[in-house]
Amino acid sequence: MKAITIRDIKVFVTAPHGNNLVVVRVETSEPGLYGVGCATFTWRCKAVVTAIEEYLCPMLKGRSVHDIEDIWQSMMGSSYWRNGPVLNNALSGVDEALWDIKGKLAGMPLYSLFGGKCREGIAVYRHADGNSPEAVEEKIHAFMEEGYRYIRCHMGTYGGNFDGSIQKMVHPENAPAGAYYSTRTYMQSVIRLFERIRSNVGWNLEIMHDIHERLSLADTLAFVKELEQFKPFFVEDALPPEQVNYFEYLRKQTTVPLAMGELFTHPIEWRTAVQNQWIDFIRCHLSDIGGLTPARKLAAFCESYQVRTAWHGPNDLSPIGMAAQMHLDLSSPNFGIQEFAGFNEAEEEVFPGCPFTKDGYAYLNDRPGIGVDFDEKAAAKYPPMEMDFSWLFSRLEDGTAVRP
Ligand SMILES: O=C(O)[C@@H](O)[C@H](O)[C@H](O)CO
Ligand SMILES: [Mg+2]
Repeated sequence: MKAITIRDIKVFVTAPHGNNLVVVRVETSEPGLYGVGCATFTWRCKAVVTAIEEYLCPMLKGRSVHDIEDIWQSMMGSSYWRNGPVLNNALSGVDEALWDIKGKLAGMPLYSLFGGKCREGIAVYRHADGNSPEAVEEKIHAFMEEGYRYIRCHMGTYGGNFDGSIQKMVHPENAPAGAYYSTRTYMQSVIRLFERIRSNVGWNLEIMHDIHERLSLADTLAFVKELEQFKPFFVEDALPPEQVNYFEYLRKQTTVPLAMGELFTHPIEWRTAVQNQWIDFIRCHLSDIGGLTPARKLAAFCESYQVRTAWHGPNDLSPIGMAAQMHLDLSSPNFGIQEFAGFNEAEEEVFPGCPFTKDGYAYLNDRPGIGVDFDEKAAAKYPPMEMDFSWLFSRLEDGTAVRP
């Protein structure tokens, strides 16, 4: 096998869709051969850039591009203290780029290198929210007309934070700014919304909901049990990672399928929940767990417990990261569903080869590697932006901060 080494590693931040996306390009000793990977931790993107430029790049220059596993282990071990979203995202950018290179060398799309297709298309779910049940229903119909059959349904944003005229709250004097919500109003509004969907739209649609770690343990249990009657496809992120053991009680008391994991960054967070079959779907964010190398192992680990994959797919993920996980979707026997937020024209310009959807299924192109490229010149038209953190400052009516 021809010796090919890492010549340089470059990092780019671009915001074609309202989020700072972090892209890594691993350049090799072979003229014209490079790989791209996703390292998007949108809320701390500068820290990820520093970790790659200042630490990973100097350490990896000259290493063989063939040795993905050992490079991953070296990156992980070299900081002694490890895991966490900043370092994992830095690892992911390099790791996915190395897989992209391996696919290009093999002349195969990654799904083929991973064992081949288990299905031709990737069933995706979309997200419908609005400030009134009518508005949500309208969005559901629009998605259904486009052929989507799985829709995550929300009143307002996370925590049911919607139009103040509906949700009346009394805050203490001098209460700080924040994304205030009332747990009771939130739960009631979703239950009413689900009732309406089942009576107006019917049962020929899979619906889901993301609790987004906004409820107390007891409220979570009561809420999930109320949702049972509407037979959701799953309820997502019912508990924060710190409370993962409470899934044992949820599991025992409800038939609602449970999906969990976009905030996971450490294998300990998922191991017990999967081994005990407390959850039905694993939905980690690939770059937050360190890229394709750990995600392949996680998917295989889940397979033996009949836990299916539902990888995290919001807008704060580059099309490179989306395609990377879609190669797993195609080649994992235990694929369940893929979250998909769609791409705008600017993203399609910056990332030639984006996955696309038709009749509710996503498809990848057949190019070798990840199959999505990065156009540096086009990216420069969409420079990094100041991020608005305000929706992350969740507060209860009395001003108490709530951590998602
Ligand atoms: O599952 C989802 O798409 C959401 O939980 C978002 O990813 C989260 O609000 C951060 O972007
Ligand atoms: Mg979520």
